[in-house]
Amino acid sequence: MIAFRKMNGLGNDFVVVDARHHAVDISADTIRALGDRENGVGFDQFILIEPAAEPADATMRIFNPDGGEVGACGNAARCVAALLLDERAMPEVLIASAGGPMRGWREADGRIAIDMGEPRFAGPAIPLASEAGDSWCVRFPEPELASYGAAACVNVGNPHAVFFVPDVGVVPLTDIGPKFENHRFFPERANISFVTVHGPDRVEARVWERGAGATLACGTAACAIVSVGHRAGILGERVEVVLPGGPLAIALTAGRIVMVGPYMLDWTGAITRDGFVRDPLPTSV
Ligand SMILES: N[C@@H](CCC[C@H](N)C(=O)O)C(=O)O
Repeated sequence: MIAFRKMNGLGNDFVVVDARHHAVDISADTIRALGDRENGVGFDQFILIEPAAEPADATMRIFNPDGGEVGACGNAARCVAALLLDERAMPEVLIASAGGPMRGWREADGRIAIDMGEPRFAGPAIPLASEAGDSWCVRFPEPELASYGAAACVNVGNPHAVFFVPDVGVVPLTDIGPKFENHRFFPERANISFVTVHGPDRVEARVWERGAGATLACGTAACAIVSVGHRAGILGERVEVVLPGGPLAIALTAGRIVMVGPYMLDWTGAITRDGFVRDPLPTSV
């Protein structure tokens, strides 16, 4: 039995397993089965909290429901930071991840802030294929894709492409999202955001997540949107990114991205040999 917490950040939902005291070896097949929303637990990402080398308090590993391990997840970082902050009387925590270290703390209103580090715009860092050109703004040759304009690309621990569109509500996300995600210009695939700007400090976005599909919110996408929007001169340094699941506050401070938003514990359970069970009693974080 492997105990887990079911958590979410703005509806972007996770199975979170604390593997700091007992190593957890889980296969991609098991993650895919557990991620199935019909027959498994259902989640947007599977999160493993593992021990970390000093000075980090823990390592966060992130798996998409397609079984692939990836570098960053903003919404899950807030959930993990909340768990770590709650278990010790410390003002902040440092979480190691494949995408880079993240510092987390609690704001006065209870939301969690995460310093997500610096955005990377160089082609090899995103990464972009060489045939995409040498700019962080990429145009696609296929007429259907070209109609969305240039993608502003960035890596914020994971790869993102952002399209600024007049009305995000009419974008056929489930049709066009996978075509961009799997485009040959993105050798590691990419998370795809469509954004409508309502002002320099407010945007509305919908995200097609790599390996997960359309989600209610994506923390790293919000960071990516503000990073590219600010670089392009469209957005300021403090922006509210409104996602289908709710708003995230993103600030750029001295070149670093700070994301502030909520987190929630939904229920607890355990992974069993045959699937999973829910804990009968409610618990708190
Ligand atoms: N939900 C996330 C991002 C999760 C990883 C992403 N799908 C990827 O493949 O990079 C977030 O809140 O940032």
